[in-house]
Amino acid sequence: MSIDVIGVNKGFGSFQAVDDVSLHLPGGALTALLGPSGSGKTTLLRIIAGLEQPDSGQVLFHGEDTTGVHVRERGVGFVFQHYALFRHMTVYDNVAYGLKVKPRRERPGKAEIHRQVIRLLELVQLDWTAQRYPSQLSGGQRQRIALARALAAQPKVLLLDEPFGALDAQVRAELRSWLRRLHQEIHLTTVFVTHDQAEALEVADRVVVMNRGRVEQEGSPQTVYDQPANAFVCRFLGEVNPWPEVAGGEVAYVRPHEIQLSLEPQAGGLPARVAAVSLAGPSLRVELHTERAQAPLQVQVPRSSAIAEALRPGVALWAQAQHTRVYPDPALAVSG
Ligand SMILES: Nc1ncnc2c1ncn2[C@@H]1O[C@H](COP(=O)(O)OP(=O)(O)OP(=O)(O)O)[C@@H](O)[C@H]1O
Repeated sequence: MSIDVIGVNKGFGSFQAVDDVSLHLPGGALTALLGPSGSGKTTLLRIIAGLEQPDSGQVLFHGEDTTGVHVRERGVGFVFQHYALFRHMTVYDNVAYGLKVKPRRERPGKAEIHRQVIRLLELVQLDWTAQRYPSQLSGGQRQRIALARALAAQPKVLLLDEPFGALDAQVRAELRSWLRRLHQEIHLTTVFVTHDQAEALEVADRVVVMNRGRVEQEGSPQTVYDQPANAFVCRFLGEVNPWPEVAGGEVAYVRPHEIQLSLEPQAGGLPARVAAVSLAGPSLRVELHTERAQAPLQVQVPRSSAIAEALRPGVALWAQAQHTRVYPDPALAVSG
């Protein structure tokens, strides 16, 4: 089911939390709403869900206006960051709850409920936890059960608000690839709120980058990462170095892996000195001091590269940007 957001506005007092947002979310896609804290992601998600009314604008599900359609009738499933499972119910009963609360005429019989609960638990790969209580599960397992419970009601749209936000880095990483695989299996239209760019890029088919209530850019993960539309998106999607060689009124950025180092002078290279070297998995992170850049340059060099051996604090070298992205300086931009 596709979702269209058309000219949606939402203010809280004089604060504009969502500012004239229009979006087309294709049916069956997994879309990430990505942005810093306070950029309006959750408010937009709640408007799509029907938990919040926009001041103006419309939300269409499959081309039909949902204004006035109650949350319960919209067919949305939710998972929140702290989605409390019922603590006094087993995992099995938690998932079955999603089926038992359906109106009587839609409610499946007992045998069918059993079949569906088992199927859902298999889908989230936790069928072996059926008789446990939530307190006997890890945080990541609880979120997968929360997802199974949301799916039990057979929603047409799944809305996830920072579902892995409270988990540690390794569990988050596992759940990301798990969610990706799950989505490939069920192809349910899914909207996923996150402030973690790596998470959005890895999990989503489409990324919507938000800032101050507005959409800065939307597109495939590759598009927003490789072709950021503006300085905000460029800085938000991964680490960048401001690069000093630009005209007034413009800013240029270079990603740490897009800087080439050489012990010989290079045309267009910045003379620099190594300040620090540290290990980052298969790469070295090199901090360089240059006269022309204000902040130290952060450079990422594969450990296998020829120059890696020579990189020690104090070594003089040349840094060359292989790819700069140049934008109008946002500090000079006229807002509005
Ligand atoms: N019910 C409310 N009353 C007043 N202000 C609100 C309300 N809900 C949200 N806001 C404000 O609207 C802005 C956007 O909030 P929102 O939760 O949508 O942002 P977000 O991008 O999801 O941020 P976070 O990642 O921190 O949750 C924030 O400044 C927030 O304080």
